[in-house]
Order: sequence, then C-alpha cells, then structure tokens
Amino acid sequence: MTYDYDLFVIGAGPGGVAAAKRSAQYGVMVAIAEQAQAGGGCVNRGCIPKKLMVYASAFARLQRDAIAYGWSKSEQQFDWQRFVTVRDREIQRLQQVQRQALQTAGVEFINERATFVDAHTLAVGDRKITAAKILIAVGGKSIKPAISGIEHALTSNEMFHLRALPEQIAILGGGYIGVEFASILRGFGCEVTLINHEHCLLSGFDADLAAAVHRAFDHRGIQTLCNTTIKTIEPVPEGLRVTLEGETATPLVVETVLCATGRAPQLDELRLENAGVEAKTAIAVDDYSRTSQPHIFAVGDCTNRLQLTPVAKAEGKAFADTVFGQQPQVVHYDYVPSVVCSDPEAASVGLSEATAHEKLGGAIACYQSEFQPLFYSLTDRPQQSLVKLVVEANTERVVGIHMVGDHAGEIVQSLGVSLQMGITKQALERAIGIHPSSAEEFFSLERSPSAT
Ligand SMILES: Cc1cc2nc3c(=O)[nH]c(=O)nc-3n(C[C@H](O)[C@H](O)[C@H](O)COP(=O)(O)OP(=O)(O)OC[C@H]3O[C@@H](n4cnc5c(N)ncnc54)[C@H](O)[C@@H]3O)c2cc1C
Ligand SMILES: NC(=O)c1ccc[n+]([C@@H]2O[C@H](COP(=O)([O-])OP(=O)(O)OC[C@H]3O[C@@H](n4cnc5c(N)ncnc54)[C@H](O)[C@@H]3O)[C@@H](O)[C@H]2O)c1
Repeated sequence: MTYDYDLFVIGAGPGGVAAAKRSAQYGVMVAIAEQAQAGGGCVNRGCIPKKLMVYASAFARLQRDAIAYGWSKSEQQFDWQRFVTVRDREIQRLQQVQRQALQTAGVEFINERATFVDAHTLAVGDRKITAAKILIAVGGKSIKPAISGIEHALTSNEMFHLRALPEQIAILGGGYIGVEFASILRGFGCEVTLINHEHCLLSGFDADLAAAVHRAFDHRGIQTLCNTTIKTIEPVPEGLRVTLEGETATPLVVETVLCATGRAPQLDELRLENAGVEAKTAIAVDDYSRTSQPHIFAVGDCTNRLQLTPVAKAEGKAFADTVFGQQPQVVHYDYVPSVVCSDPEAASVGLSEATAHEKLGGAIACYQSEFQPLFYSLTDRPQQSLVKLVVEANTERVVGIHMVGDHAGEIVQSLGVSLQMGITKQALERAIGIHPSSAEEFFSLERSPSAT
C-alpha cells in the first residue's frame, strides 16, 4: 500500500512542529495541518503573549523603584492598544519563523483543519490525504465549571484581545493561569479578586512557595479568597454581579470575570472514532506516545501528561527519534522545571516537601531561607525571596528545588540539571557562587526548623 506521506502531523503547536522537523531530518516525507496559525497555543494564545504582558505590566513598579534609586519622577501612561499592536506584530513574526523553519526542514505546511476519515485517511480542507503514520498534536482548550452564568466569564484566550483593561476583575482558579493573570492585571492597576476552591493558591507546588506568593499578593493588594468558588454570574447595569459560596460569601460586582479552572484536550472535531483511536478525556498513549492504533501517535496537551511547551517539544522529538530514527526515546517527567510568571516569580523542579514525604516515607530534610534581595534594599517594597531545598535525609540527595523571587525560573532551570544528575546537599555546599546574587543562597542553606 502506498500513501501520500510517510507522516502526517495534525496541529502546528510546539509538539507538532518539533516532531515534524525532526522526522523530516530522518529523510521521511512529512506534511503538517494547522487549522489556525503556526506556533499553536504557545505562540498565539499562551506562553509568548502572556510573557509579553508580564513584561509590560512590570514597568509600573519598576518606575517606582527607579525613583527610590534617585531617578526623577516622570508622568507616563500605559496605552493598552499600542501594546496590543506591537505584541501582535511580534506574534505574526513568530508565526512566520515557525512556517519558515518547517519549510527549511522540508515539511509541507497545509493551513487547514484535519479530521479522520479512517485509520490512514484524513480529510484536510476539501482534500483526502493518506499517510503511513499519523501524529496527533492538537493541544488543549480551557474548561469551565457548570456555574450559572459562566458564559459571561472569559477564558485566557479572550484576555489577549480585550478592547480595554478592566477596572475590576474576578478570577476563578488559583493555578498557573489564575495567578499569572492576577499578577499581570494588578501590575496594570486593576482591582483583582482571585477566587480558588482549594485551601491555597498553586496547590500542586511546594506549600512554602505557594504561601510566599500568597503573602506577596496580599502586599500587592490582590484579594485572594481560598476555599471559595463562584455560585452565579449575572449581568447588572454596573457590570457582572458574582455571588460566592464557601469560606467567603460576600458578592462582588466587577467589570470582567476570567475563568482559569484548567485545560483539557481539544478532541471534539477530530473524529477519532473513525480511526479507532481510544480516548476518554485525553488520548491514551504508551511511553512512546503510541495510541491504541499502532501507527497513530499523540504528543503534547492532547494527552494526559504535563501541559507545558518544553514537554510537548520533548515528546515530539522523542516520537521522531523512536519511530524514524531507530533510537527509542522515553520522556522522563520527574525533573521537568516549571515557572509561574507572577510578581514575584515562583519556580520549582523535583519534589515538593509534601510529595517527598509521601514518596520517600518521611525520611527527608528541608533547607530554606527567606531574605530581602539587595535590589529591594533601596526600594519601599517589602519584597522577600524564598529558596528551598528538599533533600533525602540518608543519602543527602537533593530531590526538590524551589524558589520565589526575581529570575526564579532562570535560576531553577539551571539548578534542575544538577538535580537530574543526582547532586547532593554536600556537593551544593562546596559550590562557589556569584556574589552578590540570589542564587548563591542555594549553596549555604541551613536546615529549616520545620524539617523532619
Ligand atoms: C495562557 C497560557 C499560558 C501558558 N504559558 C505557558 C508558559 O509560560 N510556559 C509553558 O511551558 N507552557 C505554557 N502554557 C502551556 C503551553 O501553551 C502548552 O502546553 C503548549 O502550547 C502545548 O503544545 P501542543 O503542541 O501540545 O499544543 P498547542 O500549542 O495547543 O497546538 C495545537 C495546535 O493544533 C491545532 N489544531 C487543533 N485541532 C486541529 C485540527 N483538527 N486540524 C489542524 N490543526 C488543529 C491548533 O489550532 C493549535 O495550533 C500556557 C498555556 C496557556 C493557555
Ligand atoms: N507558566 C506556565 O508554565 C504555564 C502558564 C499557564 C498555563 N500553563 C499550563 O496550562 C495548564 C492550565 O492552567 P490553569 O491555570 O487553567 O489550570 P491549573 O490546573 O493550573 O489550575 C486550575 C485551578 O482552578 C481551581 N479550580 C478548579 N475548579 C474550580 C472551581 N469550580 N472553583 C474555584 N476554583 C477552581 C483549581 O483549584 C486550580 O487551582 C496548567 O496546568 C499548565 O500546565 C502553564
């Protein structure tokens, strides 16, 4: 049987693009379908526009810091529409970079939606295309809880296309997206209420890290309501009336509600049943990203693994190496660093203290320090940084690294390599740091009183 392509990839986000390029390097004929813009959620509705908003919103506080350092006060206004114009120009440039990279690699880019006709055939626009192997990399979509009036709440997608910044916003969900948008919007001067049904923000992270972000949000005037959720949302002349249930019940009236309660695979229009690919909420895959059909694979947010760009890319490359490079590769998820791009930034790699307790039977020690970085000594901001190590007590092996503070993401991802290589607390103590810096604190940490 001959096919039109050796590999057909559905979705040109980070997972699909990485897989398509690497597969083409192995000399196979590859095409990729994208129903929207090259770059996927990451470039168009996620990491990139979000991080540009983080940068934009930081200038207000940096201006105040500059005055503390002796700069003159100057009147400056933020122009949201001007920012949107320059941001979107950069996103269009990145879309082009993605398309160019595919073309250079010899991958055919087809700007159409693909749906399964049968296990080897796809309907792509008005064409029928066959492929020996198919990779599904269709990403995810926001999910909203069943709350009366939830249709009035925006998701992160719409936050990038607001006509103007809201004066007040209620954000439902205290995970990555809720915390990041709370921080960004507060930076722009909005009144922010962050509502989370769990007892703390960032519940998957180390409890000390989550508490440090919560404290910093209190100082920044972000109102955080934990053990609380939204009961109803109803339009009123002043905006949206939000009733609450749980620990806090006082209703709010806000201009905008953002729903940030998690994301799920985007499988609705793929017609997976036509190809016999098993999926419940996510596409089921084995360690090599193979679905229930031996010639169909899936990577990235449409599977039930970590929803992060570097993970989708790693899965895409591992798929290509395994299937076309004859070098079977399994992606390991234990040491994936991650960052919450809030102010202050929070980053982690490895185990939290609570997870280390569960996994290692309680035989752990924790080392941590909270300190004021030098930069803030001249400013009026009570900004504290936190650094924390979780260590296996009998071997001294470091199993978790956590930080809250400026550049936490950059610092933690570098230290994450040593964690993966099995570094011990003693070896870290022998390391010579850079002074003055925040990262040097990791090399001289005292055992924390809470350690077991
Ligand atoms: C607001 C926000 C901020 C984020 N910030 C970060 C961050 O800072 N760092 C980080 O690591 N991760 C971040 N993420 C997560 C990251 O964006 C995702 O993990 C990553 O984009 C997943 O890549 P993917 O290739 O699996 O899917 P996606 O990037 O979602 O790409 C899938 C592509 O498939 C296309 N597609 C879907 N169905 C079809 C079809 N039938 N035919 C053709 N094309 C189709 C879609 O249009 C899309 O372009 C963020 C996510 C959000 C929502
Ligand atoms: N910086 C980054 O790397 C980054 C940034 C954004 C998103 N992402 C990825 O996107 C994924 C989705 O992000 P997210 O923030 O939507 O999901 P999340 O899983 O991180 O957080 C969802 C939050 O919503 C809360 N919640 C759920 N239902 C609720 C309800 N009915 N009432 C109140 N609270 C409720 C949960 O307790 C949780 O705190 C993340 O898991 C992450 O993998 C990563």
